[in-house]
Amino acid sequence: MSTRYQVVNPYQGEVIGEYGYTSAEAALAAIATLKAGQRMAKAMVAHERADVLRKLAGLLERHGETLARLITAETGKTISDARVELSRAVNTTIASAEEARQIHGEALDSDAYAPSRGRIGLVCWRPLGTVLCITPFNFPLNIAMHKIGPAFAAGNCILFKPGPANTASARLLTELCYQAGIPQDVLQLCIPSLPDMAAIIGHPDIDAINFTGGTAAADAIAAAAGYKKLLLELGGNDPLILMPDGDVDAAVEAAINQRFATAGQRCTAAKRVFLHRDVHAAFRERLLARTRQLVVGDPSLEETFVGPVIHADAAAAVMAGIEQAVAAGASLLCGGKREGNVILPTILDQVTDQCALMTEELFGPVIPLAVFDSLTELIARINNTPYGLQAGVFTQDLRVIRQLFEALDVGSLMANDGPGFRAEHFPFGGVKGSGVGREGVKYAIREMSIQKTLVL
Ligand SMILES: NC(=O)c1ccc[n+]([C@@H]2O[C@H](COP(=O)([O-])OP(=O)(O)OC[C@H]3O[C@@H](n4cnc5c(N)ncnc54)[C@H](O)[C@@H]3O)[C@@H](O)[C@H]2O)c1
Ligand SMILES: O=CCS(=O)(=O)O
Repeated sequence: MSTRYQVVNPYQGEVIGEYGYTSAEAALAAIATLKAGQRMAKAMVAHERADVLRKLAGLLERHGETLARLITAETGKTISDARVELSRAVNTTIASAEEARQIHGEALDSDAYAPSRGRIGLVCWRPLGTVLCITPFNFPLNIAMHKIGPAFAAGNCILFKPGPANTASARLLTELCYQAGIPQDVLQLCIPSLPDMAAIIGHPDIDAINFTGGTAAADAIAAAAGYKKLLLELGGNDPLILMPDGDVDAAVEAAINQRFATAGQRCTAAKRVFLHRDVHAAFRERLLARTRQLVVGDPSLEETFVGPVIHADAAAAVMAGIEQAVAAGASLLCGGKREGNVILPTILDQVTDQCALMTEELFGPVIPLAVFDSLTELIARINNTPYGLQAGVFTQDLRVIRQLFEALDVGSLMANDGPGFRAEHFPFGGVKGSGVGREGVKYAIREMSIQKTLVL
């Protein structure tokens, strides 16, 4: 395997960077540095960690445009979507700063049960040690901060492993972390080649793995990790549901913003749209009209709404999903064409549940429409997927919301919004193949900590 790699702009196709993988020796040296740095990390008290994170938030704001343009160049995310990511990353970092001051446990009374012994149990949160934070291509800043921020807030050391495509933005983020006051002995960046990752994951001085990405990588990580703490944020096949009394225009806007924005490359994208038969035609016509208004193409232009997907293989996979659905009888209402790595926003109608793009995760700007008649039928069809991340339902009927909340295999249900809603401080994560554990700043802090009890 080559020791070097290139980063290619997904839209223009030119090489924007060439780098060397972090060698296995350098990765081991970074792990040793972090092991030694754990003493320094523990010595930083809560208000010091909070102040560093608050300063980092200010640096992210100050360098936001530079970081956004790096993200656009390396991932093809539109500049407007990249700026949204930066504002989200600032929120994540501010929330990490504030939660760093709130890591409190509880005091327990031993005499809650006989015999009386008069002891008090002080349950405290303490850092795990060194956390290997592995991040995906699609949100290189905000997902990195959802790991670095809470891990540092909890008092851990961090080995940060971004995707190779994100080398430039990851290097700048790491430098800003140092400028903010995170010591180099507490945060190290590494980008090894994949064959070297198993030894890093299994290293005894890596205490936990905080991973966001796809199932195949998660399987390999879990196999290499053994009995370590794993926090896995994986794929999604999230539904958007429109009931007969739902707001059609609001549902259309959610579908546009949560499936065509970021070229559909979000774990929480509205990857399946289930329409009650009574509102199918109205939704379809309004979605078509809005889709035809979208600007598609160069992600560096302010007006562009749909840019390219991350690379040619990803584009080919999306086109294969579209072609398979059409071959199975779906109607192609618009799109279905590829120009380089740009997939024209695509709407498919009457898509059968057996199509791959209804049961698996498709990472592209494709909206399959499916019609249902009853809640019982709907629930069974939505749960028929290996994933269970988020769902969104448009209805005014609280009984329907409650019934779906209890019946759907998801981590979160959004009422009158799409599945792509996310607040950085809310618990985030799924069930089944969508992962293990919860991010969302306060929850990630506790996932990357242990409870240590002092009995007095
Ligand atoms: N649940 C979430 O919060 C969330 C958020 C964003 C993306 N995702 C998921 O991530 C996927 C898209 O991102 P991607 O293409 O970057 O995912 P990916 O799994 O290909 O890569 C993710 C990260 O894991 C690394 N990696 C890959 N194979 C590995 C291995 N064997 N050992 C160790 N590390 C390995 C990659 O280098 C990268 O840094 C989609 O499935 C998407 O749903 C989930
Ligand atoms: O890919 C999913 C990340 S987020 O946009 O839902 O936070």
